[in-house]
Amino acid sequence: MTSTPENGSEPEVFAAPEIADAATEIAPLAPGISLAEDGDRAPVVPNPEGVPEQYRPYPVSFVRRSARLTAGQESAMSRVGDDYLVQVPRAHASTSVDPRVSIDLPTVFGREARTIVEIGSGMGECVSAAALANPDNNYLALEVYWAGLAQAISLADRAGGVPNLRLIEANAPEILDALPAASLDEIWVFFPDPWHKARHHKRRMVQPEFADQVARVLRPGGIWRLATDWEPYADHMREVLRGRTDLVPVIPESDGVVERFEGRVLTTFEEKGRRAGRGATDLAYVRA
Ligand SMILES: C[S@@+](CC[C@H](N)C(=O)[O-])C[C@H]1O[C@@H](n2cnc3c(N)ncnc32)[C@H](O)[C@@H]1O
Repeated sequence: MTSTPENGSEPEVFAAPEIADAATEIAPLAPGISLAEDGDRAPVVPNPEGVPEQYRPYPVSFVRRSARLTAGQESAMSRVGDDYLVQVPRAHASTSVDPRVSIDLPTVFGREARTIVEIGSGMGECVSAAALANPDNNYLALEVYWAGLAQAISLADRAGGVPNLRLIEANAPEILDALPAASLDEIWVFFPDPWHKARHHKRRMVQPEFADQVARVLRPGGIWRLATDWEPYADHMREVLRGRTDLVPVIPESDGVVERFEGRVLTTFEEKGRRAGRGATDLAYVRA
């Protein structure tokens, strides 16, 4: 048996050549994806199971959940998954991005248009509804939860196809680093995992370094929208952003707080919070 990240077994010394070749095959890069140097490509690994996330020297904002798909998700993924999923070369972990990657969005979408990125799109309810309602915009969803990506694809498929939607299975900050500066019109971060315990706060996605990454990829006038139903996380987000001169509240003197964004549909996640008595805080900042 040939060694794979899934089975973790020792490589077989006398593996049949065609099996060894298949295991080390380097997939061609998807349109719009390029690497800084040619020649020395990392293999593209679409979705290997069981690859630990501990390769990164910093805490990540997620723990990987089961990738078990429903029959409907499985079917949508196998029939039309390739229309939506953008494969990127990995570094180590299955959700990592080779640091040499750069992403050309007009090529990925096949057109120039206002581009909105949703980070942590969950089951894809919000981004697929927005893409359907606004066919003139491009929407890119970044998510590490495979079943969530599959559900987004299933929703798009059931809607008859959503050509202005793309998804990437990856740790979102690594994708931001692969995008050109000033290439996005909006970034959405709705209900990021709150990491309640103080010792886990370092895993919260919204941190000063993440705000730097957002500021780099938003065009001047671009908007960063956030929402959370965990009041201490809303406070934390405002603290991270307070006093920045590159990302300023959309409503001056508001400390970031805005009315509910009308483009943010009620997701199952938010609904569950509502039933538990939690209301959402919406924040919005503009790239100066
Ligand atoms: C609490 S859920 C909210 C989902 C969705 N935004 C909603 O409102 O229903 C947070 C999502 O963020 C995803 N997530 C967390 N950290 C991430 C990261 N670094 N990159 C990509 N997705 C991430 C999780 O997998 C999860 O699906």
